[in-house]
Amino acid sequence: MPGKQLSVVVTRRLPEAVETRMTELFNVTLREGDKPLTRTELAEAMQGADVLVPTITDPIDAALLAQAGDKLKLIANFGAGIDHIDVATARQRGILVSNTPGVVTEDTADMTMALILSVSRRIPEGLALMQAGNWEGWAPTAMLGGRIGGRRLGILGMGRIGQAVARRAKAFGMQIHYHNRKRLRPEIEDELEATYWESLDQMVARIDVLSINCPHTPSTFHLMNARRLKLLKPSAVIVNTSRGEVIDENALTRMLRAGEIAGAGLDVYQRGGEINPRLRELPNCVLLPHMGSATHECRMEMGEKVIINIKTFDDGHRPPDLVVPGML
Ligand SMILES: NC(=O)c1ccc[n+]([C@@H]2O[C@H](COP(=O)([O-])OP(=O)(O)OC[C@H]3O[C@@H](n4cnc5c(N)ncnc54)[C@H](O)[C@@H]3O)[C@@H](O)[C@H]2O)c1
Ligand SMILES: O=C(O)[C@H](O)CO
Repeated sequence: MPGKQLSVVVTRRLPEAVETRMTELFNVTLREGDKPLTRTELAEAMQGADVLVPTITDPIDAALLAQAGDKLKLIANFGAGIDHIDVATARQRGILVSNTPGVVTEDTADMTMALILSVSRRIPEGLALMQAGNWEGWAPTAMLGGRIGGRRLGILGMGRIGQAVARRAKAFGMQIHYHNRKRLRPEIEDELEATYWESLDQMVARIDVLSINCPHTPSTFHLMNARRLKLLKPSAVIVNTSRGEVIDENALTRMLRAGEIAGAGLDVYQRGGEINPRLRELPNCVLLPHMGSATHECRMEMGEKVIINIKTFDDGHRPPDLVVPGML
């Protein structure tokens, strides 16, 4: 089997069935533990492999790519977001990069909707009250949140996940507004009853809930900076299931503390796993540990996509999910 010759290094534990299939197809090195590799370990992995299968916990910058040597030909990322990989430098060095878009869409949109509901209807606060045994029974003015039906949802980044969020939010009676690099085709806009805003500032100033669904790129870094956050109504809620770097986290934290933004639901943070401790203290902030796409089904499908990308490459073709520099 020619594929068996291809050496593949996987940086994290993957679902068992995915690892088994990889073992059948490739000369694969799998992890026994599940801690992220250190930079030195990652450099070693990149030197010894034809194909590297990293995740978001493996920052692959120009310096690391420079040490990779000539063997490495494909970085088949396990994940849709590729902001942890210097794709342009990889390309210059003749290394292809692929990712796993599409299969993450519905689960991440579900989690976005869950965050919109959690923050607006104070679900974690209610749970905490019950778990602490402090509930004193129903009261007309207790635990009041905001109704989401009728509210204006602004989606920043109307791609796969953004559109899936719009479909859900529409079913909940929300009015859909969006800002995107490219305007949607008229038939999709009509189906979603979505209003396009060329100006992000103008959209931000008019909505009740903001959902961040664009990738993290040089052009989206701190797109929601202090100046733009200030345009939000004080009653607005902000939800982020894309990447933490799109929001100025310190400015957001200050404004949440000052009551200048009503609430936030965050699945992702500016420095990956490191969370601003002040965010943890805020009752109007629902924090999740980057679990937007964390379903058994999604992880299997992500694994299948990684395998298809590697196998297609090994068969001499372009991986179906090839990432081209600048395409995001
Ligand atoms: N929380 C999670 O677990 C999780 C899971 C999957 C993906 N993600 C993140 O979600 C992101 C989006 O995923 P997707 O599949 O919807 O991607 P996508 O490429 O389908 O959609 C992204 C959209 O953002 C738009 N965009 C890019 N730059 C922009 C800018 N400067 N201004 C306005 N719009 C801009 C693009 O035009 C595109 O329509 C991923 O890049 C990843 O970082 C997070
Ligand atoms: O982008 C994704 O697919 C998830 O955030 C994990 O990297």
